[in-house]
Amino acid sequence: MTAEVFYDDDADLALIQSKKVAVLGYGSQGHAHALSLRDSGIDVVIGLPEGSKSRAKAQEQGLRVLSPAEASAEADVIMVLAPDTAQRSLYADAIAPNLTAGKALLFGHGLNIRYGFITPPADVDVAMVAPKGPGHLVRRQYVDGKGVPCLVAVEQDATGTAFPLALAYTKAIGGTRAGAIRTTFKEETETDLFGEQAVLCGGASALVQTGFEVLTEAGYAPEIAYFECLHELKLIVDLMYEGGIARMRYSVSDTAEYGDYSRGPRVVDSRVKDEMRKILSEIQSGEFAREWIAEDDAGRPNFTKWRAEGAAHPIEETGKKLRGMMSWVDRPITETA
Ligand SMILES: NC(=O)C1=CN([C@@H]2O[C@H](COP(=O)(O)OP(=O)(O)OC[C@H]3O[C@@H](n4cnc5c(N)ncnc54)[C@H](OP(=O)(O)O)[C@@H]3O)[C@@H](O)[C@H]2O)C=CC1
Ligand SMILES: CC[C@](O)(C(C)=O)C(=O)O
Ligand SMILES: [Mg+2]
Ligand SMILES: [Mg+2]
Repeated sequence: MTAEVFYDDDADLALIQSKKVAVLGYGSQGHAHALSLRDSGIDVVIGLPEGSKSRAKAQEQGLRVLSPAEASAEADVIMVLAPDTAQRSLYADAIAPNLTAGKALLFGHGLNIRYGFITPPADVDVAMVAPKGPGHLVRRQYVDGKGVPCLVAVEQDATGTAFPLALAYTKAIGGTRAGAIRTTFKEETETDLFGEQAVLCGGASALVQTGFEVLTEAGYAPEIAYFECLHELKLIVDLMYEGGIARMRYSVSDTAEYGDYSRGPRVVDSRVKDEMRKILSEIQSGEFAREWIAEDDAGRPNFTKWRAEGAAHPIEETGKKLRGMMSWVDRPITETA
């Protein structure tokens, strides 16, 4: 089935400009949505708990900050951009008591709706605007006059205008400059989790670290291993981004292209593909979501250990030293792009 893709001319900004929007959370996605909504002429208020360290950042950016409950009470449109693991209790404590008929409840990712951790009442719109990129780049692209593609979905259309409203929101954060694809909460949630686990984050990090380990354990210089397995990956992926795998293969040497065809499938072989299928089935059954919520409820013991191990991997120390010599590479991640 061909996807329906919407661009700027398909979206009516006035639909969201006439609403008050509460953005709950001011992290990677929250700051990007809030600042770009404001710059698109929308009345936006931020909802953050007392004591949240994000409060100062939002206020420094000139945004009005209230508690999540106060912001939800004021708003017509409530965008939930707190961590996925915090959304259940945020919804129960702050949003639900203020979710009156006709309001719109929006998400940046479908996990809590897809797996039933949140069940909104039937008289509100429930929709999603999910950028297909990290929040800091969502903001940077908006500021640069570009945009990150977004997935847009409607779970519940109480007003009959949920989709055009979500599309207007997407336009306000730059998404329809690049393309907004209509989907469902189920499809977004399952493909997003699969992508980040098997390819974009899990797969790519493991590939880079393992390549670095093989070269350094064989006695090659860590600096050379870093450039080969991490730094140059961006340059190769840039070519894929611009013109697909075919353009990358056009630009590399025939020697590299032959190595690609003959060796790549030995690295990502049928065992890896079977494991990817297993990962997908854990996502589809809800096993992954239940595991992650339980890990968070238990205080994140594995997450904390794995984060520390990742930060201590030798590739990080080598990279820090080398990036220090390339002022144009270590572009800081900021709230202003
Ligand atoms: N990161 C990304 O680029 C992407 C994220 N998404 C989705 O966007 C959503 C937000 O993720 P992300 O931006 O990564 O989150 P972050 O972890 O970057 O930021 C979370 C923000 O929520 C605040 N927060 C924490 N608890 C609460 C609460 N109870 N009520 C209100 N605010 C709270 C945090 O404040 P404090 O400073 O106090 O911690 C912080 O400002 C998730 O659904 C995620 O799946 C979708 C696409 C990409
Ligand atoms: C790839 C990770 C992501 O899904 C994203 C930036 O799109 C996320 O959840 O952060
Ligand atoms: Mg994603
Ligand atoms: Mg994700």
